[in-house]
Amino acid sequence: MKERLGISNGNRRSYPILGGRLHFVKFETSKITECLDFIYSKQLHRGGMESHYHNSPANGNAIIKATGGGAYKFADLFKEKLGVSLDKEDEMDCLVAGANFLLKAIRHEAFTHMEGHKEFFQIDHNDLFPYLLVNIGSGVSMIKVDGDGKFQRVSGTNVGGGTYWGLGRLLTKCKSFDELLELSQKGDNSAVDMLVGDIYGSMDYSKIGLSASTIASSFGKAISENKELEDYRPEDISLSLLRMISYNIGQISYLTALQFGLKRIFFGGFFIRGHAYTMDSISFAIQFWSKGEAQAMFLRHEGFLGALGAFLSYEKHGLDDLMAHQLVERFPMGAPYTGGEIHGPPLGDLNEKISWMEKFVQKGTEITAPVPMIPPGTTGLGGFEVPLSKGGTLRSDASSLNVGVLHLVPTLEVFPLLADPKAYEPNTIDLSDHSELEHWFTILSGHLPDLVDKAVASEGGSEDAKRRGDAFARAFSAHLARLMEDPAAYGKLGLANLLELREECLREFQFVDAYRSIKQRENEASLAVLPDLLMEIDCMDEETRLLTLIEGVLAANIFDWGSRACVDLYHKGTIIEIYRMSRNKMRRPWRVDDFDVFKERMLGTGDKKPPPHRRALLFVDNSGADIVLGMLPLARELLRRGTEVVLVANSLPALNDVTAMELPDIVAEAAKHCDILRGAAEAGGLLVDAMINTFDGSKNISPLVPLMVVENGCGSPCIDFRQVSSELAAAAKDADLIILEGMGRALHTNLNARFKCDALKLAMVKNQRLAEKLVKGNIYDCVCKYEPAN
Ligand SMILES: CC(C)(COP(=O)(O)O)[C@@H](O)C(=O)NCCC(=O)O
Ligand SMILES: [Mn+2]
Repeated sequence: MKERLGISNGNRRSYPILGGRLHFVKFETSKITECLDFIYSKQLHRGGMESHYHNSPANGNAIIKATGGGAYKFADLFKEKLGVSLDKEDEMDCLVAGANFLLKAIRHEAFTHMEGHKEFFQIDHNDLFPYLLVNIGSGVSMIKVDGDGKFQRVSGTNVGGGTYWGLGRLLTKCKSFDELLELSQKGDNSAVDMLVGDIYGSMDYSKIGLSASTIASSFGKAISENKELEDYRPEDISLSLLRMISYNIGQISYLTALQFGLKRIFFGGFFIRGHAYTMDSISFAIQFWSKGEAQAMFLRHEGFLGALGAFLSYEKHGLDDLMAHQLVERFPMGAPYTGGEIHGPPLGDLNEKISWMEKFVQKGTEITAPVPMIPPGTTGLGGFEVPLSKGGTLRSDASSLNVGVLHLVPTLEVFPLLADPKAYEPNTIDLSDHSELEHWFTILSGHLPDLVDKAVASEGGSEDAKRRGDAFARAFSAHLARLMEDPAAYGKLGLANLLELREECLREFQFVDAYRSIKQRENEASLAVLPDLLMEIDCMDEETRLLTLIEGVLAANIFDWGSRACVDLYHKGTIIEIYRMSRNKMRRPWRVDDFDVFKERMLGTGDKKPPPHRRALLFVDNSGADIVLGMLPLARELLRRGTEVVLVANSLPALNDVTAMELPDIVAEAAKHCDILRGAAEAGGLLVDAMINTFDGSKNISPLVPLMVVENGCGSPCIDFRQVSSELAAAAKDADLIILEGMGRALHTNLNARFKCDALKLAMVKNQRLAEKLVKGNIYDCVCKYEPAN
């Protein structure tokens, strides 16, 4: 089958990249002992607890790449405590290598932050250079980056994070940098700063474009008042300092960018810490001085540039040309939860994770509970207003950036039939619209108890399964709460991400397939009525048959255990009764109805018979009636017409979706009743033993038209065509028709996607709000959208 699909290792590198995971964890320098304990407890210096090195004696020769001052300062400590040598890499080299890697390989790594609003950007990596990298640590480095390994430190300033923290500590007596930052959120800098209005009697100095609230002189008020340090609020001092330093860095960065003709300025380093106000201040300064010509961009992994660069300096790991489609970011619980910060002890196994989840949610409701949303905007139009005080209502780390675990999956590829991969956006529903997020939040929260029941039952209902189910529910609720609080916390958020997060969270608590028995039951019931359906279909003329088949797909898509309304329906009848009811209700025109155009392409008009498609990729959806009575009969029709069919199914379970692993058995069962399916399945290598009994008497079938199955690389009810399995990418090369079926694949994602070949999108809309929003219709309306190749 691989040969037939044209899968080869032709353009692969000579040594394999095996994949792996990148975790991002941060420790303050002062907590180096905790860092060493963490490394030791997880045996990271010996390849990790899961590694086969686990039982091997301490490896005295282990080398850890490191950069920055700490690589020198702590070299002896690492040797003494862990027996490892630190291999020191140049800091600038590492910063640039880290930034280049992030910007090229991680989707939506960069974002702008204006007036409290984050917007993610996809940087075209062919159009990345040159840019200015501003790394704000204790001091500030400004680096002009022209390419990989090509850079020059062109400027810098000694007024940086260290200045803010040093002065702040002296002036406010704060005990930590984060405390100082938090304080600034409750501050009013006009108590300390001299504003234009203070000089011009509350008036703007409009002639030169300065509003009354513009800071004329940072800390300037302190010179004219007879006050001592104790007379100023620490909050106001902290804010004044933060603005002074952020504006100064922003201004110097802009002038440097101007000097070298650079349009893009990326900021990194641990000064920013995802702190909304800091980012707003820097953005404002850039915007103000460039008159809107230049934009400040921030990086989600801002604090890890050096560490990443150091890691990348290991030779021959093959990561240099890694692309965004090979990296998948996951947000497991118990891994760094917020901004790479460890909450709680390092977790060894699932049991520890569950115990931690139990404690975490008990004690940490303030960490995870949704907090009142504050309207966006921290600086105000002029950028010099008092920020909205977030301190009282929002927990201190709420605005921190979340970085997940990066999974490197070298086999993932961009789907080759995407018409414009750069413009492709899988999500139809944008969850940055808060009312939309609230709606889906309510839906997914509402589904949770039922899902937990199914998941626990799928594991035999044992005590262990109940505990895991409980931990899953807590974990998923915590994710939802976090995202309600800050929808951009995990990067750009679409509905597909939420649905996938739920599946990933189930897997994290070792629920392999929550709907296993439901899927089996529905498959069996549907296979039992398949012969009758095929007989009925075979008595029809070509045109009626095609319509009946499409109707059948739409009707059978009602079996969706992810839809509240549908699940309620299933209590009202057997599978077959519901299937019949659904078919009987099929009335054209459907809400979106391109059937006639599709029919013309398939059957032609008058005497003109168009050639059949060469190969069709059928992206199948649910188990039971959906696959057996809907998609398989449609596949059979295509095969009958001489089109090769590839059934594309999930690699991992998601709700009641059929998986690629399950399909061969279903096809084999169906093939017992059908010569066409049998011959095609044999030709496609799906049936190992030829079946002797045939029932439907279809004749003259070319055994050369194969029916195949490939996995799509996903474990979600949706599909993101930027990251599919290499098998699917290979199968797509000869395909000239794709059929996307179901709400997840054809509506939530890909409704607006354009393909290089003919595309048919078929789904029943099983949610009232979605029906209203997408097709101005009602629940159970159907979509049959046909888009011929240009
Ligand atoms: C998860 C789903 C996309 C799966 O639908 P499918 O792709 O199987 O047609 C869908 O069930 C869904 O959007 N459910 C949530 C909406 C609801 O309960 O109304
Ligand atoms: Mn589904």
